[in-house]
Amino acid sequence: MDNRQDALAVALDTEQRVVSGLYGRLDSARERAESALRAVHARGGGTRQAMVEREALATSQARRLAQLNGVERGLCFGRVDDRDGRSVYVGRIGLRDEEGSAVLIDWRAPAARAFYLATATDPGSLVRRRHLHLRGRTVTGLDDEVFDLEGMSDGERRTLVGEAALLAALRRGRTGRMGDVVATIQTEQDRVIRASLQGALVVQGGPGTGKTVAALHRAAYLLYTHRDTLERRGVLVVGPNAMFLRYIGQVLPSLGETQVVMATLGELFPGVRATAADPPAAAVVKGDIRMAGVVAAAVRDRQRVPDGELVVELDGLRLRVPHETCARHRARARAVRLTHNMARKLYVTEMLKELARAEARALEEGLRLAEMELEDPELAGPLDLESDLDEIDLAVASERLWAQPEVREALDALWPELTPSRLISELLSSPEKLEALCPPDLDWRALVRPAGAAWTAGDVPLLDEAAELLGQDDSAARAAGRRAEEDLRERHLFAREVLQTTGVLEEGIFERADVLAERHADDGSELTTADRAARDRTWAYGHVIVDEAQELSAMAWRLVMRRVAAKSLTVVGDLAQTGSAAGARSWGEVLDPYLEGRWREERLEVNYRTPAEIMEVAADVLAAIDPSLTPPRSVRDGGAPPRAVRAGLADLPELAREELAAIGEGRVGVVVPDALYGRAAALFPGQDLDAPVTVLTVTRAKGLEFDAVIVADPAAILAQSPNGAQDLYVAITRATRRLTVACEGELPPSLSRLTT
Ligand SMILES: Nc1ncnc2c1ncn2[C@@H]1O[C@H](COP(=O)(O)OP(=O)(O)OP(=O)(O)O)[C@@H](O)[C@H]1O
Repeated sequence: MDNRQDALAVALDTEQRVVSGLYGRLDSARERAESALRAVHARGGGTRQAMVEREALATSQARRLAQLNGVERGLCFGRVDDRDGRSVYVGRIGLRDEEGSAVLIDWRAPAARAFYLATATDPGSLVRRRHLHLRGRTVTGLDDEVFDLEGMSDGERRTLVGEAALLAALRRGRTGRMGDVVATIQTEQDRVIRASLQGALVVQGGPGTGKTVAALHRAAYLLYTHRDTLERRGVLVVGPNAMFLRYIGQVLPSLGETQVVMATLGELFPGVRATAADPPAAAVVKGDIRMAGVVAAAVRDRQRVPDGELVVELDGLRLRVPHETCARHRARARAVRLTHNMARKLYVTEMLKELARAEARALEEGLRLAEMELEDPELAGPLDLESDLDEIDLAVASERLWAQPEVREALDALWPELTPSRLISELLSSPEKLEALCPPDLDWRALVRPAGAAWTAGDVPLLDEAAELLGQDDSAARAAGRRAEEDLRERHLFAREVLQTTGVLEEGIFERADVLAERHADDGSELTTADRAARDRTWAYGHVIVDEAQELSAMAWRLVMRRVAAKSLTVVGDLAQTGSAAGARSWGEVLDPYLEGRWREERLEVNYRTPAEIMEVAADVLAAIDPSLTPPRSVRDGGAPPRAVRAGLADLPELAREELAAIGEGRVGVVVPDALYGRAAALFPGQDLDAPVTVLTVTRAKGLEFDAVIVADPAAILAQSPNGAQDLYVAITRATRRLTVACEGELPPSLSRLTT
């Protein structure tokens, strides 16, 4: 063994001892959490309230355990040494020794920042940054970046080995799930991750520049740094499709965060699951900001005045309310500016009084007729039942009338109680309504669909808009809310006591008593902030992250903005990858209506995914979209040259086999035009993200990556939508190592760099 290997073995040995010590601390923290959990369970008996509290605390403890278990892999990944000879270890969470001194610094803590910020030209006070590679709990390798060689001893210099940690991370085969990059966050990404919670941050960057990983690490960072605010209000991550959410689903748990709501736009209206897709023409119209006006008009359209007088036949009586009276009550109910369903209460109350008066008039009329028939002098004399009615009579009569189905039916026809789904589905299935309510230059025909059609993601902003305007009669809920507040105060005291007696509070681990106390519903089922937020349409999150944000329509932005408290959001996307015809062309265009220029932009310009050879092809496609756009710079090169092959649908399985053999370990993605998807997927049974081969449309491939990508029939991808060129750009930038374009005919001009 030469000197150098000797020194390395010593260094490995030293780090192993440190790392073993850290895992020892992790084990102790777990044991403490487990025993706290047992203590909670042991607090038997008590009232129902006490049981509910126990349940809440037990779930919180279980969550703490899940956090501790989530950080098992790669617990510690870095170390920095400064000029004063101090070393700090950086890891997924912070740990202390028995004396309370920090032995591992959480990567999100200010003290860890130097690990990410130091560069060769600006090392700050650091002399060395070291990456530790672990397999299980064993240190298997070290990578050093030395900023001040002079400041190191000879022995230390001899341990400077290994390839750059970043490249090592990038060379790994894809697993079908996104991994975290906490060990190798780059300086430009660190700026994004640690940006202030306040305001709106746009992260614009080309494919593979780490926008998604940076956004997810930002979620973890913000939760760590602003736990008080965010634990209560929650963080929402909006992704483009369910496949994407599954793909990124592991990142936050691996960083110890389990409390983030992840949803597609189609899932943001509780109670509705949008499963269908809109044709591009319908997507464009539904996403048009003028649809807000159409929905408002559709609501007003349901507040009617009868053509003539209102006539209700009741027990042989004809109750008549004049047209003008109906019009006056509608105008009054509209003037109060309440939501439709709340204003309905007012309208119905007034109209019931009118019907009571009408009933009195009808009775009077009947009596007068009877009198004439009987010619009974006893009954003679002036009768004025209507003006004899006082407020109490009116109230009693109103109540009686409201119980009559004929009355309800008549008033429902004039001002019905509406749900958002009823309003929108009736609107979209009625060409007459659409034509009447849409502005003349909005292509309403694109919207028409059969009644009962499945919901699409484009419907969700319309439903949300409708819910805002319709509102709910929430008086009962508000009374319950006042009772719940009282309850909460009591629970708060109880929770604090429980936290203190179990010692959790001292450990300062996670919960605050008030957060814990708030955490369950009155029905006794324990709900986390994430659970409560996900089921409440009006929930305002503490922070919202929108990934692939270029895909959101103007209407979708209205919905997102309603979900963000104080407009604290991170918008992540690439305008060159906009696939939806209703998507964004500029960030200002979509954000300024809400933020009036109060947003800032960070650009990510280094591509960590796609090798330079493939990016050269992508650059041609990008130039065809807009010659002024420049693709991101690839960190890697030297990959297999991208190729084109003459191949049709039937050849795809063979091609996929070739690619699998070429990459060894890893995944192959086959990206096909929408029209080919069904037939192509049938050629690869059982394919999913974790399968060796996955077949996808471009929409589903958004944000994902594969070791090898086969793009089938590029001409059809170009032709399938007005944004076909953007789709092709997305498709060919999914590869981390190999790209094959399969086509039977001519290659599109933008791919002419490829040779067949
Ligand atoms: N600092 C880093 N260290 C290691 N890997 C990284 C780093 N930054 C990004 N990567 C890797 O680069 C790949 C691309 O990252 P990501 O998917 O976040 O890019 P993106 O900008 O969202 O791309 P797209 O616009 O195509 O969706 C991922 O595999 C990610 O893990």
